[in-house]
Amino acid sequence: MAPAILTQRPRILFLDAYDSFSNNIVALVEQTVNVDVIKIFIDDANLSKVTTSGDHAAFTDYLKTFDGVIAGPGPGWAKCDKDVGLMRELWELRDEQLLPVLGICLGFQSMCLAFGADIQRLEEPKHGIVTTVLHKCQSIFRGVEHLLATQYHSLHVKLDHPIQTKRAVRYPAQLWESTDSCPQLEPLAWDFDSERNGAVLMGVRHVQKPFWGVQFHPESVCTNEEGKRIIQNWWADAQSWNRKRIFRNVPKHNLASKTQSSPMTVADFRRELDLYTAKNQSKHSRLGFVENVDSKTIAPEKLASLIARGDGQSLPYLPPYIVHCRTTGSGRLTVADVCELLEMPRREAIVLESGLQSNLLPMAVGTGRYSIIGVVIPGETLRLHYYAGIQRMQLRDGHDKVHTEWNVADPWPYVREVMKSIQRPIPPGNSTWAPFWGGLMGYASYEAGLETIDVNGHEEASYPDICFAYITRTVVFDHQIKKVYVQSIRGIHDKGWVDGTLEKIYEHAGLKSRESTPSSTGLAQVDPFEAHSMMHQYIDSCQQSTAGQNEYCDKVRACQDAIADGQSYELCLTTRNEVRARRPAACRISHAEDNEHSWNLYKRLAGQNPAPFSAYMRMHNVHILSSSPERYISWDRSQTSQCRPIKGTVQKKPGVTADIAHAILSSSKERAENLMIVDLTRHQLHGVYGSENVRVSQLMEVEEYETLWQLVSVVEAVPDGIHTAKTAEDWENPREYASRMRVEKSAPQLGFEAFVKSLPPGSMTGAPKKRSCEILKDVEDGVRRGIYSGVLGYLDVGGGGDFSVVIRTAIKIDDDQSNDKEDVWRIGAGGAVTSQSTPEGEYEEMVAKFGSTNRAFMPPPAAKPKLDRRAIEIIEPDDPEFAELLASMRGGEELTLDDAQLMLRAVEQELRRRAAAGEVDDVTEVE
Ligand SMILES: C=C(O[C@@H]1C=C(C(=O)O)C=C[C@H]1O)C(=O)O
Ligand SMILES: NC(=O)CC[C@H](N)C(=O)O
Repeated sequence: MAPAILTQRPRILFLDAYDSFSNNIVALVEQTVNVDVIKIFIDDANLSKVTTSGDHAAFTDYLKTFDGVIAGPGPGWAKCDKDVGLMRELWELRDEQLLPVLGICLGFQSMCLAFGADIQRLEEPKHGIVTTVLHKCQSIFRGVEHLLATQYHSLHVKLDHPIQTKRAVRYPAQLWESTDSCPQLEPLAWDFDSERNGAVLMGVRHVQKPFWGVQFHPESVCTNEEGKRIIQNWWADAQSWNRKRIFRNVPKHNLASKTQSSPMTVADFRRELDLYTAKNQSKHSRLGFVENVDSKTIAPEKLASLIARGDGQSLPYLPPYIVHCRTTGSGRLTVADVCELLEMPRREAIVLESGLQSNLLPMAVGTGRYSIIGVVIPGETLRLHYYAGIQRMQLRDGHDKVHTEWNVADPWPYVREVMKSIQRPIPPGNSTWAPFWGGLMGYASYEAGLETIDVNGHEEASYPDICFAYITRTVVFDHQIKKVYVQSIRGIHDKGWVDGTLEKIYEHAGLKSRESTPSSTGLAQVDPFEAHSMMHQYIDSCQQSTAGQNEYCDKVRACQDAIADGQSYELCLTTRNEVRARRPAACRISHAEDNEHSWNLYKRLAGQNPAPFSAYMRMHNVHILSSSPERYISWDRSQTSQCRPIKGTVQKKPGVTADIAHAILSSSKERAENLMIVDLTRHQLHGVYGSENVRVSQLMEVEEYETLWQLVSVVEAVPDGIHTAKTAEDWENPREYASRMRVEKSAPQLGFEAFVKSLPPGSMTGAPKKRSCEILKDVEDGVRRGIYSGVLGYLDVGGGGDFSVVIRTAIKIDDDQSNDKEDVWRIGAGGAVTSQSTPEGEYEEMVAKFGSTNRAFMPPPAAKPKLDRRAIEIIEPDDPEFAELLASMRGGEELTLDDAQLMLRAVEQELRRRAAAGEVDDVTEVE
């Protein structure tokens, strides 16, 4: 507990222009100087009110409660009132109202504009680029040494300085002289990094007023330590100005609702601010209701109770008990084996799978250790749906029938309340370290995410935008120690199921271990005998359609135009590709067949493109086959969070060696792309975990996947006082925080808050997030991204959670199928566009990402096809060419794809002939 503070700490107001780095600045300031920072948006409804005489009285009154202001960065132009909002008022304060201001980037540009400068486009925008800043060693730069600072700007300040107009000065000291057009602005720093941009102004101070500003971003993770010194200097100068001022007639610190005797902590202010924001957002009330709710509206608590305790009729009574769990070795059993053993493929199912190497070991430490099978119990498993746009929420019973539906402005308070009511802070009676005991499993779409940042107006979708199932029975694989947990949160009452399932798994594992060669998934090597199957014909019928190159390149250019105009720093452009296939007759008549077919497609995908966040989900009208490499966010039961944003992609192709891939991914283009998302992710975690508790534990490391190399960073957030993971292994290792004490003491639901507040995933939007999403909506012609670009995973009753970013994923929606003879699989793909991108390069990258998923819809690659020995034995080929091939195959030699196909056709014919002649019962007998 912090000791009581007798006097209140100084307060700094942060004006947030809807940037995605704001909380990093707040964190930097709170870490560097002894102040509390209070953040408001530049268009705060109450403070933006203007009196009849044109005064911003509410704002100027509010300012009196502060000791300084930071005008932050943001998208757009200082010339545009909407982009800077209240910032503009700062520069017009009367002398007696003045207070010290630091402008950063947009805030700096706004200040310079107010005092005579012009704002213009840079020739070459700089986003996520680290440059050396030349400075005067004076004012806020005093004592600053070699300053390396991250730039995020497309626009810059023109003072009409000789170095800007003539690209030269007469003598060095002239660099620091004011110009005729801006006599009050004294240059403090310049950047000469780019030949094309010439000298770019990086810092100024106002010669009379307490205003300072910098163009670069002192808070970026890649700005060196000197960034801190600038903040210290500014605050020292601000305080000394405050001390000298003679006016200042209004007592400050009257904002808080707390009594003076209890000091306010940072957390208090955050809460205060949250309440304040909630009050001001008329549409989003605390409970999330819209004004015209329908009569069936229910409170979050009521929903939570229905889910946990049922209704005595169609909803079962299922309060979570202590987790009941038994374990056994997994041996060579695969996740697919267990799913099939539990007869899941023909029904609804949710499986989160860590792709494995061929030796069945995890592909990656830190992300690939566990796989989770959520058992959907027919007739019983409850589901929660939310439809964005129409903002409708539904509780569905085990038969997928709507039990209750109601309108909400914000679905997340409901999910939060449900998790609260089913939460079991008490660890299981018999030890299970599995990261998931039971709880909600499912997804949230991109559009559901957009609503959390007030980007609205989506067309209604035929599938739920949020879909969670309440999972009470699970099988969890720990691939590292080859162990399976069979768990039920229905406690000892469910002993029968746990015992029975364990028994089945145990027996099957025994069987499997007596079989031969291990293989990481059921179909890692595609069985050529698919040739006879429904699958073969299906794959043969697949027709791929991707965005046209010209059209896509035009969209890349549109993104780059928006970036050049200062509206965004980076935009993750995506497009919707499709695979159409003839729907097998069996799937038309039987849902079970159709489900199983999706499952088989998933096995192909998981086998061909193993990924740490593979997932199969078959719920309601949704079929999801995912091979995502990217973690959105996970948090353990002590609420330590981890995000693993990916940005930077190199396709594997002939001539691109690992060295070349590393070289490309070390280029400034790829690193800039990644850096922006790292800073964005830090911002989001800072907003929930507070200033002291976020760190980047891995900055831009290259990870190798089946078809691509990716640049991956890791950002972690830790609640106060919890020990942190130090290595990747550490992250997924069972630690002492599963103990009763630890769990009960930890901050409740911090991870969940970070999960909701970081939607939609920043790596799918770009930065600044809100403006970028608005631009992307336009550029992507308002087409819904849907589940692609959303997140998929679980919320655990023990308090943890883990979600992937839904990419490299094929999605089929039953009701969307144009006719019942055709399946339409949508495979979204895209990539981050920056000012350094080339349209053709971006197109190639999109196609490569699409290709990694599309492999599941393509005939098997030419790699070493093998024939089932039984098949070879029943064939007596009379075709000499075939005989020769067969002989060569028996000798163990490799076959080309053409050879193999030729052979397979011959085998197929032979089998047909035999079936027709009654020599075998049925073609499938030998499959
Ligand atoms: C947009 C996609 O991927 C995203 C974009 C990436 C990039 O720009 O390098 C990398 C991973 C994802 O965050 C996709 O796979 O469709
Ligand atoms: N980071 C910022 O504040 C950017 C400011 C402005 N939109 C620019 O691009 O120059």
